[in-house]
Amino acid sequence: MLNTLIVGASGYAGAELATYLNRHPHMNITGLMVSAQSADAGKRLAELHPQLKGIIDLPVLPLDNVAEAAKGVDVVFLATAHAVSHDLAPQFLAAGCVVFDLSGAFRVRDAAFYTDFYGFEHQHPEWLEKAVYGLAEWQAGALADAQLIAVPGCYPTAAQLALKPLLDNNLLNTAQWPVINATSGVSGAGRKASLKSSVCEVSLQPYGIFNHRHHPEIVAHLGTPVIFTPHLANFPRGILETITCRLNAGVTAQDVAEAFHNAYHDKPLVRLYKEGVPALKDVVGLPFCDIGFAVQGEHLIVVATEDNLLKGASAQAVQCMNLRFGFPETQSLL
Ligand SMILES: NC(=O)C1=CN([C@@H]2O[C@H](COP(=O)(O)OP(=O)(O)OC[C@H]3O[C@@H](n4cnc5c(N)ncnc54)[C@H](OP(=O)(O)O)[C@@H]3O)[C@@H](O)[C@H]2O)C=CC1
Ligand SMILES: CC(=O)N[C@@H](CCC(=O)OP(=O)(O)O)C(=O)O
Repeated sequence: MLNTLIVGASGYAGAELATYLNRHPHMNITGLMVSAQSADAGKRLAELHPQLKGIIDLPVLPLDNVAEAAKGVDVVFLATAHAVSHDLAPQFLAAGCVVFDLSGAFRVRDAAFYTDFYGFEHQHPEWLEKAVYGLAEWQAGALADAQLIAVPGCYPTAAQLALKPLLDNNLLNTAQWPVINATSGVSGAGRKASLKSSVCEVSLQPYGIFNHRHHPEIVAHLGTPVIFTPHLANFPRGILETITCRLNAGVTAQDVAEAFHNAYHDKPLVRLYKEGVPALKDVVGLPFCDIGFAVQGEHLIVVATEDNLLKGASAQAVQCMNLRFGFPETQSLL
């Protein structure tokens, strides 16, 4: 059994992590942590997330001493804001824990990226260098001996799963940058109440045009320029990305299907559509990324869907943990 701590356990991603890890046969949850000043400290997780009543009977505790909290702990999941993870991860790593960070604090090996897009100066270049980017389907080898795993962003997960097989097989004419139009439900903004993410206030609107922090994350890891436009919609959870690309001359729908098949036929958490494209409702609450496509001449449209809190966050973190420790890839996820 591995002793595990979830930090940020009362948040949306943290509660999903708790659900998965609570039913994992090799994991023992030793603590559910919130900030030292949290108004929720001492409350039972099931009080905050009533769907967990009768399933998890643990309180959330204030994290006031990291060294103390890390004692006897093998694995830490950080479901905390970027700046919080940036400060906490090195402390848990120094205590010998394996850390899965769901934030963006260690995703891109470029310190300037953090000043430009996250509003803080990165203080831990050595960990930025060592962190393994946990796009699980593509990183099984590197995950095996990683101590710090940077779990990809929600939008970048779907975008990269959709585009990587096409780019790796040289099917795209990259002179026309892939155009990623992505729509997310409001849980993407976290649990803290805010007018900006209230379902009554939100209708459907693009945001972060040309400057969302997930744009450079996608470009850094795909190695090709893209246009990325996120949209916020008034449903609770899920992300749908419609990605428009240009194929190289002579590339057929069959070539596209083969590239996806070869990449994912043995990857249980990516589901490919042989016909048609996926809808959000078929993936919400599940740990999959679903991918479908259509071709007309040299034009390709790929549609990728996922639950932002699951394959876009907690499920991918647990999938990475399973790969890291040699457990079945979908253990506790399906
Ligand atoms: N929501 C999503 O769709 C996705 C989220 N992520 C990332 O996952 C992380 C968590 O996101 P999400 O669950 O939405 O966020 P929430 O806002 O829902 O939850 C944040 C959690 O962190 C706790 N917290 C805040 N400050 C501290 C601190 N200093 N020490 C310990 N705990 C603290 C909060 O509790 P309290 O304030 O009471 O202390 C709460 O439990 C973020 O980095 C986010 O970017 C990644 C992919 C998708
Ligand atoms: C709808 C919404 O607000 N989504 C968030 C992204 C989700 C998230 O938490 O970002 P990471 O994946 O980088 O951790 C945003 O646009 O900032």
